[in-house]
Amino acid sequence: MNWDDDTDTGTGAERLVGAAADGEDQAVEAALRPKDLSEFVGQEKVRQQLDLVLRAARQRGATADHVLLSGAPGLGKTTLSMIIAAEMNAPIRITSGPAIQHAGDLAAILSSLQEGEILFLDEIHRMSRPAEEMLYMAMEDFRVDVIVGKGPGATAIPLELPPFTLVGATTRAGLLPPPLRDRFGFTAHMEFYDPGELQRVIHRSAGLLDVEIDTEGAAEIAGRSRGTPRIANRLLRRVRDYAQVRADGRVTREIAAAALGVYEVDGRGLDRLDRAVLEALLKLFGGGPVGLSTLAVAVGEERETVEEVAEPFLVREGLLARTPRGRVATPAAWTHLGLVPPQAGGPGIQGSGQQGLFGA
Ligand SMILES: Nc1ncnc2c1ncn2[C@@H]1O[C@H](COP(=O)(O)OP(=O)(O)OP(=O)(O)O)[C@@H](O)[C@H]1O
Repeated sequence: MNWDDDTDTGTGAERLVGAAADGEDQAVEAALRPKDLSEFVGQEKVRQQLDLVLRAARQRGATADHVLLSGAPGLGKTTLSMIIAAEMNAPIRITSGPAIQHAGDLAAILSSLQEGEILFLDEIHRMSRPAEEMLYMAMEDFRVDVIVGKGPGATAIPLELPPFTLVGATTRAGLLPPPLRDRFGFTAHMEFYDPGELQRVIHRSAGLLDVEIDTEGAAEIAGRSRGTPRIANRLLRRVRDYAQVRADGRVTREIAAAALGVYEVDGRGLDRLDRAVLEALLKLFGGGPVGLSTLAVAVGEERETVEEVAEPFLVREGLLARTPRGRVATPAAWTHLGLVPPQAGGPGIQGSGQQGLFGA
């Protein structure tokens, strides 16, 4: 599944409900990051499995196996890598696939690692091919061949590396070549969080930010956070501003709903763009099917913006379907916007696609 829904597009990165980190997130996230596994909310399976992997390595006095974390942006991959380092009492080096374009870049990093160090490689699927091939050997044999010179005179100088743990993170596990995937001893797939878990994230962050919030206030924010802790924390900060300026600083359900209403994030976490796409699909095209380009023109956005920024969440929420004949609204989309779907066999452009697919 493509989770890079809003990492590459300008519009996406600026959205209040975008999952990619913006400048403000980066500044405050460090303060909100859980420091150990017991503080890390949700992802029960991943936590249990990782706890076993790390305990066993500690008992053996060895470095932990390489770990691959896959999942959408903002679900806690960077946080988990830091927790792994803390649990192993090891230093951590953080880099990313796009930053390693030449094998030499990787060799420089690997050769300067300390024994037991955690190397966090974010967006590992975006590393260059030669670097990737160097990584295979480094992961398996803790050795790299550094090529010196060019052409027939080039020689490979073997370089021993200290044992280290690679923590790779990717939003696109399917894009990793099998030889790379197979070299990870443990692969964790991070799921979207349920509203109860997000509520716990929000209460925890509110405590750290010194924000007074009641259970219903946290539930209101959680319901609009698209299953993503990063978004939950960002919405909490906007609600805090509103509570401070327009009320007495306490966050209740009413305050949270009013604040997020100002920012056009609706009760299900859809923002202005998501709603514009749905509204066009329902009101102009009777629920579809309609082609992506036509839909994009109707909302005044680029095709890519509709496809990569708005649609992934609408599909995930079961509000929109991509079919060979075009985009189609589901019955839930009509309900969400408070509209009545056209009757079967009724007049107008409404009809066939939606009814054929969903029998509405
Ligand atoms: N399980 C969790 N419990 C509490 N807070 C969490 C949890 N997961 C993530 N967070 C919070 O969400 C924010 C984003 O998390 P993080 O940076 O680890 O996400 P990520 O998956 O690495 O994102 P990206 O793919 O964009 O790098 C952090 O501030 C972190 O504190």
